[in-house]
Amino acid sequence: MFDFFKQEIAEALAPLAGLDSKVIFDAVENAKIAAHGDLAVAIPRLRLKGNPKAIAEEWVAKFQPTTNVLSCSAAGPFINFRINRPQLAKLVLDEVYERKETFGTNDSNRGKRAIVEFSSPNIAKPFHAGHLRSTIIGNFVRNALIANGWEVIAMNYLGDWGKQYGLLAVGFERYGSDEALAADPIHHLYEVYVKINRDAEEDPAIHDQARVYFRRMEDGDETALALWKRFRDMSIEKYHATYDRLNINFDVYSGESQVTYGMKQAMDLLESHGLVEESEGAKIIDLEKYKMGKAVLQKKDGTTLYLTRDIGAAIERWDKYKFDTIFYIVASQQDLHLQQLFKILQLLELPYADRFKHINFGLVTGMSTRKGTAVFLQDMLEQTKEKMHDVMRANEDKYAQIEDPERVADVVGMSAITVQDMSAKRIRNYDFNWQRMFSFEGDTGPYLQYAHARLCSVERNSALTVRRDDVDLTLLSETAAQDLLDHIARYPALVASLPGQFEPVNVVGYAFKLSHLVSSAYEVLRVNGAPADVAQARLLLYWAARITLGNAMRMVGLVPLERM
Ligand SMILES: NC(=[NH2+])NCCC[C@H](N)C(=O)O
Repeated sequence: MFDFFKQEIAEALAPLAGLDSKVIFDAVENAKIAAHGDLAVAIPRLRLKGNPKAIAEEWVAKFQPTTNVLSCSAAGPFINFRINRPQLAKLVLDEVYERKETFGTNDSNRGKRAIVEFSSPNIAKPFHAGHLRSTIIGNFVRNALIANGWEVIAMNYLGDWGKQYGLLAVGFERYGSDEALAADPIHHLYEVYVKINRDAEEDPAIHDQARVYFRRMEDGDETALALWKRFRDMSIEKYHATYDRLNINFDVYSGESQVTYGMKQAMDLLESHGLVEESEGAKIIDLEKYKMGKAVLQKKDGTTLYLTRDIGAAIERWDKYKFDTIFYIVASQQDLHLQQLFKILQLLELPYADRFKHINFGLVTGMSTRKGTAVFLQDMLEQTKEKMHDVMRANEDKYAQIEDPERVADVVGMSAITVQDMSAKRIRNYDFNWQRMFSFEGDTGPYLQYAHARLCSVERNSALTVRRDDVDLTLLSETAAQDLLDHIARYPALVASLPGQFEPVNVVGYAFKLSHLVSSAYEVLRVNGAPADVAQARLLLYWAARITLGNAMRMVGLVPLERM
């Protein structure tokens, strides 16, 4: 949005500097102190000969004002510029008015395709905090890419294969119940899994049975596979419901079990590149040279491993989707695993090997429930909703006005979890804190929802309707209005900056700042009671803030509420 003004500044300075306007354009930044100007150029950034301070003064003396860049002044090695504020207001508000829900997005990556692999829980094991983070962050990565014009395939890569499924089958013969499975597959399978693991500690022969069972699965034995397939299908169905609740959906449910020819192809390639070594009957790859240790590719009974399946999956994904980039949203505990995977793809000289990216994140601590250590997503969402519902009930008057309190509690609860997760850089560990997460004060999910709902109420409570035609934007002259406009104007640049770092905290931080600016504006910029033309201009400004806040919230996966 500021580009328009930057361009004029660049063109005005180019002849004075004897530089290409492009070089100057890149050096224009936001002025550090608002009282000094709107935009600024730091002369040292241009790397010219001579004294920056003298240059600044010389150029200021020669500068010819334009319709959009009104004046400038030198401050040490800086030149500060004043821009035509009503013109900025017009550009911003026209754009928001025209684009609404798409305001901020761009199509600069049109034609590029990405796969975002995220969530990826393991069937029959708890969906733990790591999976929750992968789900929330992965959904954001997907949205950020789409907002920059990418075509995105959202993929869930289920942990649905491996010796532990042999163990689970053996356990099911002892402890399984079809009824319990149908009623609640995720809890029941976990229960069976825990029991059989306990048994196996006493009786190691169970592990042999499990190995034999898994061997049968790998050999394609129909009976062995039928049971496993039931577990898988029922679990996916349950996951579906939970993801719906989180407002997340996947284009593809793949999984370790779905990898087929890619593994054989990978093993052949590894062999022909001389990368495979024998070690006590197993096949391994030595990556010590790269400080990545040694990795097992095939066990001595011939069965595959997590890593082997990932190599095979990578090859098959390429064959099927021909992506420009693939993002793996996986906890930093698996940094080594992904380094090994990506290194192996390079060593195989696959021409697409540089298209693989790992987006990692830190641990969550303190997230155990009353029942024990394992936290199931479903349970956690229930608990969150109940707690949120309690908080809401505390305010009886307000509570009475909410149409569907259950749903609102659920949505606000999700926002609480999401925002807590995104309150610091991805890589940071954080402590799961129920208290802080639900607070309406401070930078929390409920606060953002409240800010959005309040903006909606400004529109509801005004007798006017939002319009753009014949609105006098010069009436938005107060500092509070200008600060708000500036911040709205920065949203498109924020969106454009997301790919690369993929830090959701940048969007959440933006949304908080926007909410704070709106809240300061309420104190000085009233709509009701102001003269009609002023009220109309302010209403448009609040409306634009509401659209932008909603867009930022959706970017991080929140569902903006109109009332709460
Ligand atoms: N391609 C991958 N390895 N993705 C990550 C899968 C995560 C794995 N299912 C786990 O829970 O640990």
